[in-house]
Amino acid sequence: MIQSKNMIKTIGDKMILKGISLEIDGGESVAVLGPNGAGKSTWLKITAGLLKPTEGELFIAGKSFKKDHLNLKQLIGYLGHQSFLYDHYTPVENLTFFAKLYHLPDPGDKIHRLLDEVGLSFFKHEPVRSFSRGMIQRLAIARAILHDPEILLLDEPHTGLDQQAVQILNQVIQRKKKEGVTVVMATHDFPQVMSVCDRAVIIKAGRVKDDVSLQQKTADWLYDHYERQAVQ
Ligand SMILES: Nc1ncnc2c1ncn2[C@@H]1O[C@H](COP(=O)(O)OP(=O)(O)OP(=O)(O)O)[C@@H](O)[C@H]1O
Repeated sequence: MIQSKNMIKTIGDKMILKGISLEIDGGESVAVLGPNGAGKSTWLKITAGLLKPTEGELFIAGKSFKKDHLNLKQLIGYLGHQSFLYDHYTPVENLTFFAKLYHLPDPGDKIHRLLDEVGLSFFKHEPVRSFSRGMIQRLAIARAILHDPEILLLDEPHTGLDQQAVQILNQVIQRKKKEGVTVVMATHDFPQVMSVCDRAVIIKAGRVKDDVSLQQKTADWLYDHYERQAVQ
């Protein structure tokens, strides 16, 4: 589903990604781990089509992203550090705006269903500027899945969320996994990795350091393994 071939990103004289090669199959759920500054967000942004690589190639569903990026972007839902929401708009207005961008016909019912799922029905006509971080993130996940993407790219989605928001976010992610959506999540949160992902890729200094299955593994095992990689 995702093939990242020798992805290199240079900004100024800094080489942020030094050749990331990764293949992620349809329906996999993969954690991208690594220390601050390792290049996780940069790789996710390139995969979401928000940044161009300096070198390397990206294939989504077997097609070259460079050649077909407008169509392939429709297959991707991205939840990053910025919510991309308009704070003077209400949740309904925000989602209606994004539905138009995705050319969704008659999105009304879907918007109300999604707002219900993320627990924002009561606030759906309130401007987003009055929302807490948790409420914004819940609306941002609804925005990211509005067009039923086949790939969900999540950049530290749990950071700064209260328990209720974490639970709602995880319910949405689990539903998407059951529907066969490919989930890729950059995070520092090991318990969340264990509840969401079946594979972990460790990135260090712009390179893939390790790639492990999480089947039959515990959070303690992952933590020990990660610490061993960090000192090598
Ligand atoms: N636009 C930019 N200009 C210059 N340097 C940048 C830019 N974007 C990222 N970097 C640098 O690239 C490196 C990788 O950043 P990135 O955000 O991808 O790391 P990360 O692994 O996601 O880190 P974190 O866990 O802290 O989010 C960092 O050293 C960062 O300062």
